Amino acid sequence: MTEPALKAVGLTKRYGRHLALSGCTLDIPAGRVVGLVGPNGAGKTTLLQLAAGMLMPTSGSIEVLGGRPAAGADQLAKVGFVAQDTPTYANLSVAEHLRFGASANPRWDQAAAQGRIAQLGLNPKQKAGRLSGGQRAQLALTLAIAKQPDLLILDEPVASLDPMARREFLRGLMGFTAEHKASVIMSSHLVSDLERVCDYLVVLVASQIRVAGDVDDLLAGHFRLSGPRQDRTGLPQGVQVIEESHVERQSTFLVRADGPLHPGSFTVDPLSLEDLVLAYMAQATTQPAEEAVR
Ligand SMILES: Nc1ncnc2c1ncn2[C@@H]1O[C@H](COP(=O)(O)OP(=O)(O)OP(=O)(O)O)[C@@H](O)[C@H]1O
Repeated sequence: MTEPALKAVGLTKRYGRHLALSGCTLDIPAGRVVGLVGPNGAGKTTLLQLAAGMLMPTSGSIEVLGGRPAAGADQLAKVGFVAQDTPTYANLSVAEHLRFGASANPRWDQAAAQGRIAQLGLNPKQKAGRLSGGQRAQLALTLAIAKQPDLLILDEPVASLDPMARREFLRGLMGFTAEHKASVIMSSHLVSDLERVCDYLVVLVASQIRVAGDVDDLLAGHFRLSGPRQDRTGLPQGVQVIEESHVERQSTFLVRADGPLHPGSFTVDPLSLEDLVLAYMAQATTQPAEEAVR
C-alpha cells in the first residue's frame, strides 16, 4: 500500500507561549495536489516547515511518505521544499544553481532543469540576485522539480508572480505532477489558482484544521440553503452549519451534509470552492492562539 503523503496526529507547535499549531490531525493520500489555505498567521508555514523537517513538533507526530521528515539522506531526497521567499543564492548564476543542485541531489535530472531554464527564457549566466522576484520563483521551482521528489512542498510559491507568470508556474507544476505522479502540498491565498490545480484541500484557521478532504467530495457535501427568515431549528436533520446570514425576509445557511440532504422547502445551491473556503475561514474561532501561562 502506498504511504500517505502526509500523516499528522495531534500535531502541535508552540513558539514560546504562542500556539502556532494545535492538535492537527491529517491523513493526506499520496498522489494529490493539495491546496493549503488559511488567513495570515493561521500556521500554514509552520505546518509546511514541520513537514519539511525544518522544525520539530512540540507534541504530536508528523510523517511524510511514511517517514519522519528529514530523517536521513533517503528521506531528504524524496522531499522537495520551496520556502515562502523562494531562496536562491544572490551571487550564484542560474547555471551555478543547477550545478550545485546536481552535486547535492542523488536523483537530479539535469536535462529537465536545463530544458526548463531554456523554456523560461532565463539566461544561465545571470546571477540569481539580478533576477526578478517571479524569475527567482521559477528558478526555485526548477531546482525543486529537477530534484525529482516524490513530495513537493511549496509555501506560497505564486505570491510574487504576475498572472501570466502564475499560469506558467502552475502549468510547470502540473506537468511535473502528471509526469512523475508526485504529491504536492502548496499553500496559497489565491483560491482561484488552487481551484485550477488542486484536488485536495486543507483549510487551516487559528492554528487548527477546519476542514480537509478531496475537493470533489467537499463540493458534493456542502450546500447553500436559502429560505424565508428563520433560525436553525427548521434545517434538515444531520446538517452542520458552517455559516449563516439573515436579511429582512430571507435566511441563508452554508451547510455540510455527510449523508443525503432532504432540503424540504429550502432552495439548494451548490458552493464554489471559494465560497467553501471563505465560509470555513469565517467560522468563529474555537480556541485562542494565545494561551495563558500555566
Ligand atoms: N519563529 C517564530 N517565533 C514566534 N512566533 C512565530 C514564529 N514563526 C511564526 N510565528 C507565529 O506563529 C503563527 C503562525 O505563523 P505562520 O507563519 O505559520 O502562519 P501562516 O499561516 O504561514 O501566515 P501567512 O499567511 O501570513 O504566511 C503566527 O502568529 C506567527 O506570528
